[in-house]
This record gives sequence, structure tokens and C-alpha cells, in this order.
Amino acid sequence: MNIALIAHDKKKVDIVNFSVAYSTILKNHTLFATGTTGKKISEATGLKIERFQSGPLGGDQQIGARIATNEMDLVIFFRDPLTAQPHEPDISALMRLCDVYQIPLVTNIGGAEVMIRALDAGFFDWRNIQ
Ligand SMILES: O=C(CO)COP(=O)(O)O
Repeated sequence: MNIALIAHDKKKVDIVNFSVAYSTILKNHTLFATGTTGKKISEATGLKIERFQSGPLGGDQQIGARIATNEMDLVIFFRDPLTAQPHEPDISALMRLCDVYQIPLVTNIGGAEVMIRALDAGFFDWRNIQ
């Protein structure tokens, strides 16, 4: 599966800890991330990650484009709901495209815990038969 990993600044520690905890599952998949998120995860885990631009510089839009071309199977996006983001329209657009294309999206660590276990249990096989 193709998985996008994204986190706002105040959630970077959470996504790094999440990626370390689940690196044995994540390593079996093709990973993508926005710029700074990807750098921090790969430094902490050694996982191979294709990095896009940083979010405020277009990274969310690049991931959105992959969704529009059916090249993303899961989006794990640890959003910061308490800090205004300069690129809020890009964030909304990315989430909108997940809904347009019915791509599983989780926006916090609670959802991500469930989703990654579901992925490992084979619950994403429906993505292969579309
Ligand atoms: O801003 C982001 C998502 O909206 C994340 O971007 P970075 O991973 O480059 O910090």
C-alpha cells in the first residue's frame, strides 16, 4: 500500500513516536511524507520515505495530486487543531480529495493506531481489487 505521513509542527513528536512504534508494519509499505515530517521520521526510524515539499510550500497539494491519480491508499495526518496554519486551504483540499476518492484518512494518533492495525490485519485488501 502507498501511505502518506503528515504532521503539523506540534504533532511531529507524536508521528515520530508512532512511526518508531509501528516501523515493522510501515516498512512493508511504500511511504510518502511532506518534507519536514519525512525527514524526522526517516532520521528516527531509517525507513525509506519519498519526501514531497514541506506542507506550507505545496506538500499537501502534491499528496492531493497522488490521491487524484489513485496512487495513495491511506493518509495519516496528525493535524494541530489549536494552531492556525498559513496553508489551511491546502489542508482542506487534501482532506476533501480523500473524501472525493474515498481514501482512508486519519487525523489523529487515536485513529492511526486503529488504522495501522487494520492495515496489518489485511483489512486494506479491498484497495487492491478496485
Ligand atoms: O504542514 C504540513 C501539513 O499541512 C506538514 O509539512 P512538513 O512535514 O513539511 O512540516
